[in-house]
Formats: sequence, structure tokens, C-alpha cells
Amino acid sequence: MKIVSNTQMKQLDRMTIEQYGIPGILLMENAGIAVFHEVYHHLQMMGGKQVAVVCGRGNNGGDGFVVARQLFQHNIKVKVFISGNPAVIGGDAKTNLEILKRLEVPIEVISPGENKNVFLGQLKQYDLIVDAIFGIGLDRNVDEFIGRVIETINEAEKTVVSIDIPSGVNAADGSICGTAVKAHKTIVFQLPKLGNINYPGSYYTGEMIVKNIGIPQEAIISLNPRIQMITTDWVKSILPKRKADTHKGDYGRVYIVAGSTGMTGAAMLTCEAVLRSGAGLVKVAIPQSLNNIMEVRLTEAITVPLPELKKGVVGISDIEKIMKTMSQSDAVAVGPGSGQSRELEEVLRNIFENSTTPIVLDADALNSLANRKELLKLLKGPAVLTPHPMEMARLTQIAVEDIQKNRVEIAGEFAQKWNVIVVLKGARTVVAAPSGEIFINTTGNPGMATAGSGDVLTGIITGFIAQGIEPVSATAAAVYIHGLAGDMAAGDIGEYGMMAGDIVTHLPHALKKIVGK
Ligand SMILES: NC(=O)C1=CN([C@@H]2O[C@H](COP(=O)(O)OP(=O)(O)OC[C@H]3O[C@@H](n4cnc5c(N)ncnc54)[C@H](OP(=O)(O)O)[C@@H]3O)[C@@H](O)[C@H]2O)[C@@H](O)CC1
Ligand SMILES: [K+]
Repeated sequence: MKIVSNTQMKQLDRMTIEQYGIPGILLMENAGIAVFHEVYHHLQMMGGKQVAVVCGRGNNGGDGFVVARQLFQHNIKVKVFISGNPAVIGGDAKTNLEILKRLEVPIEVISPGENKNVFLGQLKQYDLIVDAIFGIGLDRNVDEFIGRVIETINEAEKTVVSIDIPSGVNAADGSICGTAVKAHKTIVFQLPKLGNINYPGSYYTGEMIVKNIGIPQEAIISLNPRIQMITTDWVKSILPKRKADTHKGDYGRVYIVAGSTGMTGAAMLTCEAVLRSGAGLVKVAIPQSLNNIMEVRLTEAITVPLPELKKGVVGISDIEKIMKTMSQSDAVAVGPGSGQSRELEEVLRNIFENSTTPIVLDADALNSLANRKELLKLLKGPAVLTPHPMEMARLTQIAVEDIQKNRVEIAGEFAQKWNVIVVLKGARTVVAAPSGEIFINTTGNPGMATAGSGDVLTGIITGFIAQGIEPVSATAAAVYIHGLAGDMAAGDIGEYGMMAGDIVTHLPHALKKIVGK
């Protein structure tokens, strides 16, 4: 499902009205009815009877007027609160406000001088509050008065349903314009806005329900938004179907170059994740002195011990052996627990210059590249880089805080500039393709911020690519399933105590949930 910015959504609204001749008031009616259905259903579930609709002066407020009319006509006790001067309300919103007046729906204007406690006392009388103060038109910090209205809605401690986006959240990026409504549910029109998806906006959005309001699919196709949300249906559509008469060779051979003294666990987690993601065979290159440990722990993977120049570290003296195994593999991962060294830089240089096998670079491979990004120009095959924000900061020389503020842009620019697939990890992992295409992931939870979680992700991505899935899709699907397995692990044992191994354990269940077997 595509995700849009506020400007793109305004463009879609305009195209719908001007190019397709669908009047704005019809879109507003569709929007209001969509919210009404959700609110009505929710009231029935909770046995509620009274609704307060708090409206602003724009079209978001106009949607609120439609909701109020629909509730009124379905015999729900409803009152409209207008925040600010109603005289400035115009266009379709005004038309709907006039209808409410003729129907004698109770309306009260809250003015800047309003006593907060009086308003709070009023709101507390209702079972549910509809938030229709600001939608995608909010573009600056809210003033003190509106800030107070928003805080009062939150303090009322009632079920809150926001229209399109919680008021106070900037639809462009999910930042908060001073203060914002904390919604239980947000009814989002046509397509999610970046502000509903990115943090902290996503937190304020609560449960997101996307409803069609009649924007033609043709308009969306012609706008061609470049960002998309990874959904279960999409992942299902790209995972290969398993035929009955197959053997392990049909599901790809993976080669993992990982682990160093004290870091064999990273190599193991990566290998286990490869196998749990459905790949047929995995070989792991491991410094000779660590081979015994790996053989004991990893029963299903084949270890390929490498002679070592420096104890416990894979080095350039191993390159021939590495290249040979790579040439027999469908995908390779380098980096988890490898230890950062000049040696590893040289290994990467050789691989980039001589191999076309798709490669996933993680952890120490990324740190090795941080000072020698130009090596990426040597790449002959597809490459996936999986930095967390700190690794991205090293790769780009941009401060972590700035990266976190512009995750989509920074991942996107890096992917296009260096012709690689970038997985910028963190809450709402971003997958950026060299083509400019962007995926945002919504699965996952804070419990996954644990040692080894990234090694598991690297294993899944490599496993999917080895199974022949196109690398960008394989990467986005892997990110989704990694998060889903993490969510299932958290569901079973809670976020606090979960470890990366629990994500691996839940991987088959996550896959089963998606493909159904
Ligand atoms: N035809 C359509 O397009 C459809 C739209 N639909 C609905 O309309 C919503 C968008 O409506 P909208 O564009 O009227 O803006 P909205 O979010 O209601 O804000 C109102 C105005 O507030 C102002 N403002 C901004 N920041 C401010 C601040 N900090 N403090 C105070 N004021 C501030 C700013 O005006 P300004 O002051 O900049 O002139 C802004 O215009 C959309 O989310 C959806 O719900 C649907 O009905 C389908 C059809
Ligand atoms: K709103």
C-alpha cells in the first residue's frame, strides 16, 4: 500500500476534483460516512450513547460536521464543539455547518477565553470524542489556545477517534506541532500519510484504519508515490510457492562469512535464520580455531574452516577459498561478528571486484566500509547494506539525530548514489532501492532492540535472495517477517525478556502465518 506526504495527498484531492469532476463535498461526505461507521460500530461495542465532535476551521472540521450529522440522524446524542471563530469557516465545511444548524444539532463555540476545566467537565460527559481539529492542513505549531483544547481532549480520558490524522501531528513527517491528540483509532482517508506511519506520529495515531473515500485509483497511479508500506498480502505475493517434487538444491545455497573470536554467536544466529527462512543449504566460513565451537552448535549448516593469519579473524589469505565457495552460492552475507579489520576491507574489495553473487553486508562489513565507501563502486552484483542508525551515521558522516529526522531521505539518497539496497534499521525500518523506490515496515517492537537481532535479519534477507526472490523485494519481505516473528515472540513471552534466538524460533510461525502452511 502506498504512503503519501501531505502535499501528495493534497495533489490527489485536487486531481480528483479537477480532473475527474468528483466534487469536494462528495469526498467530504464519503470521508464523514466512513468515520461515522467506525464510530457507530465502536459505540455499539462499548454500549456508549453520546459523542462529542471537536471541529477545527478547515476541511477536517468539515468531515467532523458530516460525522455529527450522520450520528444525529442515527439517533445518537451528539454535540459539536468548534474550536475558534466559526466565521472563518468556508467552502464545503461551511455548507455542512449550515446543514447542522438547520437540523438543530447542538453546537458550541469554544473561544480562547474558555475556562479549561469547564470544557473538560463537558467532554467528560461523552462516551467518545471525535477529533476533527486539524488534518493534513496543519503546517506549523499549534497556538496556546488550540494546544489547550488538544490537552483537554487527552485529559478527558475517553475513547478518541481522530479523523485522517491526530490533530497536532504533522502529516508530512510524523513530528508533533507542539502538542497532539492521542487517538485510540485514526480513520485515515484513502492512503496512509507519512505522519501516521513515522514515529512519534504513529504512536498518536493508535490503530490505523484506512478507508476509501472515492479518490480514483487512476489518480494514484498517475501520481505514482514512491513510498510504500509493506503489507502481509504483498509479502505473500512475492514469496515463492514450494512445489511437491523438490530438493534442497532448489531453495538456494547461502554462504555466510561471519564470526570471530568471542563473536561466534552472531554467525550462528545468521545461519539459523537462513535455514529458518526456507533456504536449502548454508555454508559458513569460519576462522579455523573457531570451527569446533561452530560444529557443535550448528548441526544443519556446513562449516568451511579457513586458515588464519591473525587468530580468530577471517583475512585476505583466505580469499581464494572464499571466492570459490561464493561462486557456488546463490547469495552471501558478510559481517555479522566478523570483527573490524583492514583484512576485512581487503576481503570486501576482492569480493566486490570479482563476484556477481548478491551480497548482504552487515555489522563489521559496514564499519569496514565506512572509511572506504568508494569500494562500493567496484560492486558487480546486487548488494544490500543493513545499517542501524549509528552505522548509517558512520557511513554518511551525518549525526544520528539528523538521520533519525530524515530516515527516508537519507536512506534513499545513499541507495541511489551508491547503487545499493539500504535497510535503515530501527522503529519503522526503511528499505531504499537504487531505483528510488522506498518501503517502510510497520512490524516489530522495542523488544527486538537486542543483541543478535540484526544478525537474524541478515540471515533472512540472504536466505530469501538465495531462493531467487528479486533482491529489493526479498529484502523488504525479510524486514517484514523479521518484525512479525519478533511480534509473535513478544506476544508469547513479552518484550522484556526476549532474545534474538526467540525471533529465530518464531520465524517458521511467522512464515506459516503469511503463506498458510
Ligand atoms: N477536498 C479535500 O481536500 C478533502 C479534504 N478532506 C479532509 O480535509 C483535511 C484537510 O483539510 P484542510 O486542507 O482544509 O486543512 P485542515 O487540516 O482542516 O486544517 C485547517 C486549516 O488550519 C490552518 N492551520 C494550519 N496549521 C495551523 C495551526 N498550527 N494553527 C492554526 N491553524 C492552522 C490552515 O490554514 P491557514 O491558516 O494556513 O490558512 C489549514 O488549512 C484532510 O485531512 C481531510 O480530513 C476530506 O474531507 C476529503 C476531501
Ligand atoms: K484530526
